[in-house]
Amino acid sequence: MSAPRKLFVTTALPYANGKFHIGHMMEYIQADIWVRNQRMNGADVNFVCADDAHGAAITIAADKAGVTPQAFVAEIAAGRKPYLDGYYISFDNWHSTDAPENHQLAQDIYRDLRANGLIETKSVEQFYDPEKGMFLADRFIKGECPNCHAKDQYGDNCEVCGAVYAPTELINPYSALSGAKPELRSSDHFFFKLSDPRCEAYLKEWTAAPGHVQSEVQNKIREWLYKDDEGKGGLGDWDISRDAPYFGIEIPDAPGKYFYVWLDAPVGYLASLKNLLDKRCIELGGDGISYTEYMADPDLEQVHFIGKDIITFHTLFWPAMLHFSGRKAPDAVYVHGHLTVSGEKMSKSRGTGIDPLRYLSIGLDPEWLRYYIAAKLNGRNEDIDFNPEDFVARVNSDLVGKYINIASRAAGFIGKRFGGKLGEVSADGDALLFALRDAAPQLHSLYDGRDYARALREVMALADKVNEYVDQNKPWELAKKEGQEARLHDVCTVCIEAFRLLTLYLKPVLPALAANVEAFLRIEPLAWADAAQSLPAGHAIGEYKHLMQRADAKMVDKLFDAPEPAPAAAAAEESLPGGEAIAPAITIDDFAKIDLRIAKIVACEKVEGSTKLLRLTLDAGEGTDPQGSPVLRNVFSGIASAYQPEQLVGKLTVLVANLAPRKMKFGISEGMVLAASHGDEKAHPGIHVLEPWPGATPGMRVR
Ligand SMILES: Nc1ncnc2c1ncn2[C@@H]1O[C@H](COP(=O)(O)OP(=O)(O)OP(=O)(O)O)[C@@H](O)[C@H]1O
Ligand SMILES: [Zn+2]
Repeated sequence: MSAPRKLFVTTALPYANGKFHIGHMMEYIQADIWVRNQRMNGADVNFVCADDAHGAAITIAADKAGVTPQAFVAEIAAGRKPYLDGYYISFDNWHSTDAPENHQLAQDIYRDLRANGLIETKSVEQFYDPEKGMFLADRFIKGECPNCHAKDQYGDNCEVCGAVYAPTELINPYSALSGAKPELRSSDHFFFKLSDPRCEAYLKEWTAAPGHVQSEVQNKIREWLYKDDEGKGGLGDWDISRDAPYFGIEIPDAPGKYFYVWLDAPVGYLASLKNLLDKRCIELGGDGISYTEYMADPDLEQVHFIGKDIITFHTLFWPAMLHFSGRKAPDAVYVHGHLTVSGEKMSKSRGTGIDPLRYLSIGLDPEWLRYYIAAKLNGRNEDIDFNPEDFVARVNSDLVGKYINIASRAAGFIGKRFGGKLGEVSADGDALLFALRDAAPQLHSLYDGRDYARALREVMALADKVNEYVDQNKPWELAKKEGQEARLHDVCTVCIEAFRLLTLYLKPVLPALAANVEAFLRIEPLAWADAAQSLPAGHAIGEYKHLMQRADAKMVDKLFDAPEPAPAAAAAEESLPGGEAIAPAITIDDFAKIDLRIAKIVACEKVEGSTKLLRLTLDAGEGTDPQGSPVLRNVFSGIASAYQPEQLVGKLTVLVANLAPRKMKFGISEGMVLAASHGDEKAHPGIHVLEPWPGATPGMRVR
């Protein structure tokens, strides 16, 4: 077995715009198994992650929710723990890319790149939303695909034909935020000069070095990195800046310019590590190791687990950023494919996929999922599928049928007949145990190579051998025969020792179960070195309690009967008008109860302390008060994300005039103005206030 290693391990930072789905759990489970395997071999591991907090998408989501981006991200972050604890993910630290360490590190890295001549400014023409007063990220520009002419495609690629283009190539582009026609404006952007020959040479070397990336990933990288026969292609410079307003990290010496979120996101790995080491230094006083010292250790290996969608950032931009700023580059970037559910791609907006917390609340065992996922992961960049029937069959046949069964068949006799003590093992049992022990180095290295599928196949093959031994020796028959006491003790001892070894081999995948087995066997936490010894004769084990339930298909079914939205409604969502079903029928009399009036917006202002609301002052033609001033209404409306106050002043709109006044935090709202929006605001942003055709005047009733 290899010497203990010193490892800094990360998973990709999840974007803090939503909760975890089961795909995230797959990545954490993959990395966690790897880390546990190393720890069981004596490795010194720091395993960290963080929320990826910055960028336009979070700003917009926060805006919609009516909170600051910081508050939005904090709420998402506060919800992470039940997932991580629930699936036994053994992170040492969870941090945020908006933390001070990350601001500092990102700015330092930038300064070092600049000093190394790798930062350049170029003027860039980009779409600007004149209504929102901001430059638009590609995903906030929509229009007709220049290739296949599909409507409503995003600014970077077409979901219909797959074409990739610049947003400026879209036909009839519009802002997805306000619907406005975007204008091309130019602005200075900062670029990381990846086209510099130094970068090209370094990345060719880094990506080709053994162990850095998987071979199938290397092939992908070649497409981006190498020029074609005509000298075209190759790496272009990378635009790393965004103009204010932007939720991110300020670029040093460039007021109003921020790092593009993908510049500071991977720096978050370092920030989370630094935060962890700093905290330890405080706890340990003088005995802690500083971040700088830790990173300077030539034996340290830096390992990133990521999904296939973020390869470029991690195998090109990130190593180059680190290397050319005089820092340590990653030693390995391990890419996994995506998890699908019953063959379907998961999507937050469509509500497919499995909610990991729901899985737990139904009472499904998190270690079933760990095992099932592990049994499908082979270390290559390939997608894997969660199939409910397969899941139940796999868990029941392997874990319960093959593995747990071994203990349940032997433990009772040890307890009842031999005072809980193990006995001597004879030659045939020894031979079996020898074969089991012999597998340890290979299993450790299969886990190290992330071929968990193969590791678990090997473990189950060993379990099969043990079960054959049990079936040949039939302890339940031995127990009934006169004079077979010693043989019964021997056979049951072999079973318990085999079970101990199998538990050790499954421990990276099943840590909680292993802890229960350790308590049952009354042994210290199992590590790889424990494969070499066996429990001595006379060792007393504890009482056997049921270790694992069988998976029940009916329980698993519950994962899929989503109460809201109903499955049929979810599937039909695409065809629903404006994203929601028409409400139940009402009579004309019901409608007549609602008094809608034309109102003029005479004043409009932002509401301090709210990013969501605008304060409207409306004239609904209600005459004058005794002092002779017009009767006006104060209405708060949640349209601040869509309009600047000055756009609304002087316009006519429709007011619900007989709505009971409502006391709000900022004052009393005396009515409501009408506006249109899609049922799924996340997927279809935009709020559109109603405006009557010319000729309508304040006070007119709408019917
Ligand atoms: N279905 C999936 N299976 C496995 N890993 C996934 C899946 N979806 C995302 N990931 C991985 O999760 C990590 C964090 O990604 P992120 O939080 O951006 O998730 P996302 O679902 O892709 O988010 P978004 O849809 O908002 O872009 C990445 O490594 C990504 O590859
Ligand atoms: Zn297209």
